[in-house]
Amino acid sequence: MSEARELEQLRQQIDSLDQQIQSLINQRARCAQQVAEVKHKYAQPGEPVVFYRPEREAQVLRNVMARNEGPLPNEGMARLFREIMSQCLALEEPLQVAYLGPEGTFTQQAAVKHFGHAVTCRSQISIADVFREVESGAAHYGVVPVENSTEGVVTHTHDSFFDSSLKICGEVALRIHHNLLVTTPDQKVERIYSHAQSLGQCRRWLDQHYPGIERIAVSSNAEAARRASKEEGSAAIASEAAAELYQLHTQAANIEDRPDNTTRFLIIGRQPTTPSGDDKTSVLIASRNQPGALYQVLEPFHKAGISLTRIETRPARSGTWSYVFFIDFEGHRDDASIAPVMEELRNIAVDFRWLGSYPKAVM
Ligand SMILES: C=C(O[C@@H]1C=C(C(=O)O)C=C[C@H]1O)C(=O)O
Repeated sequence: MSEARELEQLRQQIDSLDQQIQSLINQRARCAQQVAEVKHKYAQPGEPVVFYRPEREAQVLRNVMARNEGPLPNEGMARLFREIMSQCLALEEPLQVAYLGPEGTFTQQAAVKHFGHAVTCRSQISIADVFREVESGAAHYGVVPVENSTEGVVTHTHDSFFDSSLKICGEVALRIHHNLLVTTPDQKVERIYSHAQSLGQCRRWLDQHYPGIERIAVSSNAEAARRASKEEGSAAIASEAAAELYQLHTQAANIEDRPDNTTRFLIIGRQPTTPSGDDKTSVLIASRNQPGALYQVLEPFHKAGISLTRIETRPARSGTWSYVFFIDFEGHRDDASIAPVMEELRNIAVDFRWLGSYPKAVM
C-alpha cells in the first residue's frame, strides 16, 4: 500500500471521529442551555442568577484528569475540556472578568487559564480597581495575584480584602517564566523596567548580566514592555505574551532565579461557592497584641486536625489590634469539621472575616 493510501485511510477515521466529537460537544452545549433554564427557574426573586459554578467546574476537570487514559497528557486533556466548558458557560451567560493589566500580564494569562477563552477579560490598572469592578457589578469576577514562590505575598491584594465584601471563589497557579525584552537584538541597555516582584525574582540574573544598570519598578510587567517598546535604551522583564503584544525581541529567556517560580492568583466574586469535595478556605483574623496571640489563633486548627496551607501577617490598620493573620486551610466552611473551628475563631478574635471557601486549583 502507498503512503498516500495509508494516510487516506487514517484521515477517514479521524474525519469520522471528528464528526462524532463535534456532535457530542453540541449535545453537551444543549444540556448546558437546559441547565441555564433550571438556574433561572429556581433563582431567588430579586437575586441575580449565578451561572458560573466553580465547584462543579473543578469536579468536571478532576474527573477528566482521573479517567484520562492518554496518549494526551492529563493537563492537555483538562485544557481541552476547560475550553469546552468555557464555551458552554458562555451560552448560559457571557462572563466579564476583570484582571490586573494592561494586556500581556501574567494575571491575564491566569484569567484565561482559569476561565477559558470564551470570557471577556477587562484590564484594570491596579488591584484595587479589579476589586472595584467586581464590587460595582461591572465585572462578574476578578483575578488578582496573591503570592509568588520567590518573592512572597502581594500585599496590595491582602490589604484590599480589609475594605471589601468580595469572596474568594477560586485559585489558579501559573509557572512564571521571565524574559528580558528589547526592541533590537543586542541593543545598549540603560534601564530595565518590570514589576517590583519580577525584578526581585530575577535579582541574581540581573546582578550577573546587568550589574549597575538602573532597575525601575512599574505597575506591571506589561507596562514595562510598553515602555521598553517606546523608550530608546530601555529593556523590560516580561512574558512572551508581552513580547508579542509590543513587538519586542527576547534577548534572554527564562531569567528567573528559581526554576520553580510560580505565582498564585485568586478569583474574586460576589457569591460564595458550595463544597466541591477538595476545597480550601481563607480567613482573616485580628488578635490583640498579647503573649501567645498566634498560639491562641492556631490552637483551634490543631485541635481539629485541620491542615494549614498558608499563614501571612499584615500590619494592623488601627491601634485596636496589632496582628492581622491571613490563613488558608484545607476544607470548606460548610464541612462538618470546619464549622466549629470557625465559631471558636470568631469568639477569640478581635475581628474575624471569612474570605471564601473554594475549590483547590485543578490545573
Ligand atoms: C453546565 C453548568 O453550568 C456551567 C458550565 C459547566 C460545564 O460546562 O460543565 C459547569 C459549571 C458551570 O460553570 C452547570 O452548572 O452544571
